Amino acid sequence: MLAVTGVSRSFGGVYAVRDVSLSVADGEVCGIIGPNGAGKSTLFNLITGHLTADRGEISFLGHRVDRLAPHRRARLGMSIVFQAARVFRGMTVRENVMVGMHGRTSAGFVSAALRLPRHRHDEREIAAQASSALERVGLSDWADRPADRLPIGQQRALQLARALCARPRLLLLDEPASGLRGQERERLAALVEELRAGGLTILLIEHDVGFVTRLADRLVVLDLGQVIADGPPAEVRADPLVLAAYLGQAS
Ligand SMILES: Nc1ncnc2c1ncn2[C@@H]1O[C@H](COP(=O)(O)OP(=O)(O)OP(=O)(O)O)[C@@H](O)[C@H]1O
Repeated sequence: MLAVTGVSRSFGGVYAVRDVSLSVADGEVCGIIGPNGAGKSTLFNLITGHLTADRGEISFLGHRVDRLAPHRRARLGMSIVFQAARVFRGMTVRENVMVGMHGRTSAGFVSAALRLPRHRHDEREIAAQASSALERVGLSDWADRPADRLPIGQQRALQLARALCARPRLLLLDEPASGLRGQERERLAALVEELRAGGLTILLIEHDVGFVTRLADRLVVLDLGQVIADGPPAEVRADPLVLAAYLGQAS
C-alpha cells in the first residue's frame, strides 16, 4: 500500500532522515519508534506531504506521491490524526466531526449557500456518516454534547472519528498515546485494535514503545535518521542495535 524508498531529508546540512526505506502492506499496523531526535516526525511529515524529501520516492496505492501536496495525498486515501489536534469549542461532538466533510460533498459551496435540495440531502448524508464514525469510536452517547467538555482520551477518539469520515485507506497516527494515562490509554489501544480488526491499514509513530508494541504487526526503528531494525515487535525489541540505541534514554 505504502512504499518509502531511499528517502532522505536534511536541515542545514544535517540529515534528519537518511536513506530510509520501508513499506506498509494492506491491513497491516506498522509502528515507527526511535529515541528522541531519531527522525520519526520528519519521516511522518515526509509521508503526509507536510515536508518534501531531498531524495527518494514515496508511493501510495501505486501512485508516486512524493511531490504531491498533503491534500492531494489525502484525496488518494491518507488520513492523519495529528498529535496536537484540538477540538472546536462551541460545537458539539457531532458538529466537530461534520466540520471539514462539507468540502467533500458533491453539491459544493453554491448549493450549500442557496440551501438547495441537493445541499439538504448532503447535510443528511454528512450527519449520517458522522454518526456512524462516532459509533465506531464509541462516542455515540456524547454526540450532542459540547466537544470541549470531553476528557482528553475521548477528544482523541473524536479526532479518530473525524479521520475515519474520510474513509481512509491508510490512517496515519502521530503519537496517539501522548498525554494519555492508564485507563484512557487502554481505551485508545482497544479502539486502534478494533480498527485493525476491521481491516484498516495504520501507520503510527509513537514514543511509548509499550503501547505500539502491543498494537503493531511490525515495528520500524529509527536512530539518527536511519532504519536500524524492521520486523515483528518481539524480535525488534530484543535486537542488540535497538537496545543500544535506547540505552541512556531517559524516556
Ligand atoms: N524544521 C527543522 N529544522 C531543523 N532541524 C530539524 C527540523 N525538524 C527536525 N529537525 C532535526 O532533525 C532531527 C530529527 O528530528 P525529528 O523531530 O524528526 O525526530 P523525532 O524522532 O520525531 O524526535 P522526538 O521523539 O524528540 O519528537 C533532529 O536532530 C531535529 O533537531
